[in-house]
Amino acid sequence: MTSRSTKLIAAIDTADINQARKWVSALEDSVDAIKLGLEFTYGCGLEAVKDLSQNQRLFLDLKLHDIPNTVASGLRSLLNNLSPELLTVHALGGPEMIERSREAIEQKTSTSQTRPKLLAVTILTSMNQQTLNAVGIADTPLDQVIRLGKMAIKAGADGLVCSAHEITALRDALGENALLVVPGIRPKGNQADDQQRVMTPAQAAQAGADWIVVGRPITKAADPAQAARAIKAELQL
Ligand SMILES: O=C(O)c1cc(=O)[nH]c(=O)n1[C@@H]1O[C@H](COP(=O)(O)O)[C@@H](O)[C@H]1O
Repeated sequence: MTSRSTKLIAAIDTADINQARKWVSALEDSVDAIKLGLEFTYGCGLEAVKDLSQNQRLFLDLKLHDIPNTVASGLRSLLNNLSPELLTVHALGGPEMIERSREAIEQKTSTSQTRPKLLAVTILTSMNQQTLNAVGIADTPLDQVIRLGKMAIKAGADGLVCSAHEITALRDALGENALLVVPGIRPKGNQADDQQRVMTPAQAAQAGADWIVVGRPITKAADPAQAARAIKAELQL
């Protein structure tokens, strides 16, 4: 059991601005932050990201993955207009891509601003041993997450996106300071959908997640705010 308090991020995965507004306003008091990702950003644009996150802590999840120069330039363009609290690049881009991302973020953050935290996505929670094998990786998801996690933190990432299954081993390898942001969360009774490495909110909190990310179990619920409150209650157990 850890004394860390685990916070809840709602993934606002829709390309419909009106639907997104409804969810964000319904969830205002029951989640700690919102995540806007590919679907919302491509569907509604960066101005809508800015607009929707005005009164919310923002995790902007665009999972950048390209050559170091392109990712660093992309981040500089992005941060001209937005100041998310958390943002993502893929760890598989390698150490130089992560170093250059960190430099770009630091360059773009003025002294009065809080610097956005750079998260490296390790192995997607939709992947299991079979999918890893299919992309030519023979290691277990756990070993691969630990390898990528150590590399990413050394290269300048503030934290990682991982599944709850890897939290304990990552804490042993990296200590308490690495920020661990954990999707693949399913409260009991919810279907896994396309997620493979799944745990409940309580299990992720007990393992030591800093943040959990929950999408469909909240947004597809009959009462999203109630579903979010139930998850928050589970985090306190
Ligand atoms: O970076 C992420 O947030 C992410 C990484 C990962 O490995 N797995 C993962 O599911 N996510 C995101 O977390 C959210 C999970 O949504 P649900 O499966 O609906 O709870 C989605 O917005 C995914 O894009």
